[in-house]
Amino acid sequence: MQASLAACAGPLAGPPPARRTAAGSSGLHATPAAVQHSQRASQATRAMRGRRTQQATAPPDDPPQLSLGSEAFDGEDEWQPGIPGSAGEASFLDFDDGSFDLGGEDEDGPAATWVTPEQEQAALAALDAAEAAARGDGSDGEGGEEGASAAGGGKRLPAEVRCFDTARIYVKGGDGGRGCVAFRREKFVPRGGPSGGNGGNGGSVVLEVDPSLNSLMAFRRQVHFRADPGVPGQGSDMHGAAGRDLVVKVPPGTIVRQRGAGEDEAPLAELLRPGDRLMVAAGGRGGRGNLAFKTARNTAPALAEFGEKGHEAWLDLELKLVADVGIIGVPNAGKSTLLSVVSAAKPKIASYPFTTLVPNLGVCNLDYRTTVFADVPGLLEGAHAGVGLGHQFLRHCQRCRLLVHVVDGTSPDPMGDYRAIRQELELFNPELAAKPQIVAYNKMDVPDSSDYWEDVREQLAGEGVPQDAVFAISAVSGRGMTELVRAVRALLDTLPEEEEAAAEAAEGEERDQRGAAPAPLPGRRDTAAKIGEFTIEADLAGPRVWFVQGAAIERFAQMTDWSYYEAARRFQRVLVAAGVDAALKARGVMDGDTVVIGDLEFEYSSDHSEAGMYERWYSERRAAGVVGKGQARWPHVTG
Ligand SMILES: Nc1nc2c(ncn2[C@@H]2O[C@H](COP(=O)(O)OP(=O)(O)OP(=O)(O)O)[C@@H](O)[C@H]2O)c(=O)[nH]1
Ligand SMILES: [Mg+2]
Repeated sequence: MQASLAACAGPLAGPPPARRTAAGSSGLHATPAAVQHSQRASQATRAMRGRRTQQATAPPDDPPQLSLGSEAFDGEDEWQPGIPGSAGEASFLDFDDGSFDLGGEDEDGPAATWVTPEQEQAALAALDAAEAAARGDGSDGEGGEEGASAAGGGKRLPAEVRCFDTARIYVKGGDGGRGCVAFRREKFVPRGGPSGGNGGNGGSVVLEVDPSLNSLMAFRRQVHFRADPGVPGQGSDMHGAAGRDLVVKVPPGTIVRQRGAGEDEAPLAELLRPGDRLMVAAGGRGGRGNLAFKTARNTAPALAEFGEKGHEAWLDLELKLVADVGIIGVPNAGKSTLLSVVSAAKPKIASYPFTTLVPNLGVCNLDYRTTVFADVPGLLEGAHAGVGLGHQFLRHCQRCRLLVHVVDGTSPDPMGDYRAIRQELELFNPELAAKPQIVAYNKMDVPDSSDYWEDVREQLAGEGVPQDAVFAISAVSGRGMTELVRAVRALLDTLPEEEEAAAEAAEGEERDQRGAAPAPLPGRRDTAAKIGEFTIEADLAGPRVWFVQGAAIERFAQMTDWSYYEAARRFQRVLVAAGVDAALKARGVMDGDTVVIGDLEFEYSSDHSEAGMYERWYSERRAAGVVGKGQARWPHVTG
């Protein structure tokens, strides 16, 4: 703080502009700096902004970040979804010593060659070390940026995957239109009175669930979303039109967080069902025109307001798919094939591991019931340490009510695979492992696997899997599929409806939106703020600077149009009425001190007489090269 303020010591220490003093009460007056938002103002303001780190005032040139893993994707080390064998040595499953290789060359043989336990331990230890190192780097640098996704594992993920389920976007509501100062001039209508209309409100940015989407990939192309500003008011009592809201479509299951908020912090909202909406950046209110300022005592007001600035925020979006059933299993087990058979989805199917990089959704219609299946990428032993694609994508199964565990019958050790996956589930999230599951022993059309079926069934029973939750299927031929889906449906029917919980959560959210205690949304306009609620901080070490902070007072300062003397005068009066002036005096403010309110900077003066205020305003307008509008209209200014 000291350092940042010291940076503006030079400009602030410059000679104060000429001022008149006269006996009277106190007041702040707007300097040209205030009107033009000079370098000085922005420096001091920025210094202040530095303190208020919680505010969503990130510079708009902030680079957008899309990430899933803990590491930034730098493009050099691009991941290749290579076919092991065909891609030579460059398989992503290879470790440096080449010990971990999922061979796929062998057409008829089993697809996986597992490493010895010692080799595996060594590989895992190396990965752990790499991960720890990566985390250490992250905390040295921009801790907030990295922290949210530090659990991403040591592997570099393909950009496709990383962009699929997290995104960072910038939203900004439209600014309000400015009000107009106009007077009715018409033949035979002497003193027609004020007729300047209000500016229109700015549009808001709204997130809305679109059920046809299933990824956040679109936010790779567009990161910034700005709603339309309000149209300025015009003469002849014409109010400006409001800006249109900008509706940003997100997939069901999107979680909205403040930028940099940790995964364990409560999100701003979860958008689950089609049509769910969340306003994330409110548009600014339109400024009032002079018609609105007409009173019995001042029938010809010559002032109008600027529109309020629209709110802006950076948001982190995270997607957790909403599906009834999650299909899990080792790579190449036939998960995508299963999805393609039970639903109309057409996922990519191929005989190499990690064909699926991004979860697929499919809707299954059987017996007039619909069930949504999600097919996620294959899991490997050690996924928690980043082996294969890691296990971060398992989050998409967290909202599933049931898991279908596909076991590859052609694997050399189906039971070993089964146990490894169970362990990975447990490591990822014990709640996920506790979800009801159905085991589908796949590829029964291959003689090899049908021979082992009885054996596997017994072993599964030994593991405590109930007999009626184990099915032998052949996804390719369709054998056993109907029974499987019926069993899934029957089991789902016995489970409590998760929608109830979701509905309750949504209700609570609505209550927040309406209720007295609004959720701390970055984009929401703080309409409850009172002008008398402010805090004052002082920095008197170098040039004397006072910072007055308060949502309402800052908004008021921003909306004051300094080109009208009446507006400047109104500002002074409000400061006095709100107690800002008295509070500053109590703290020992002196003439010539700088007072910062929001983005504006003022010079303090204890002269509060009408003449003094007008003189100062006029000389500053002249100094700024702007001829004051209506400066000849002040017969009451006696000087
Ligand atoms: N013979 C036989 N082959 C099958 C069966 N089901 C799937 N396959 C084959 O197994 C291979 C892998 O199938 P996928 O559905 O892509 O496997 P996956 O589990 O989605 O694999 P990843 O997406 O890589 O994790 C493909 O070549 C399929 O044709 C089956 O029931 N019988
Ligand atoms: Mg697949």
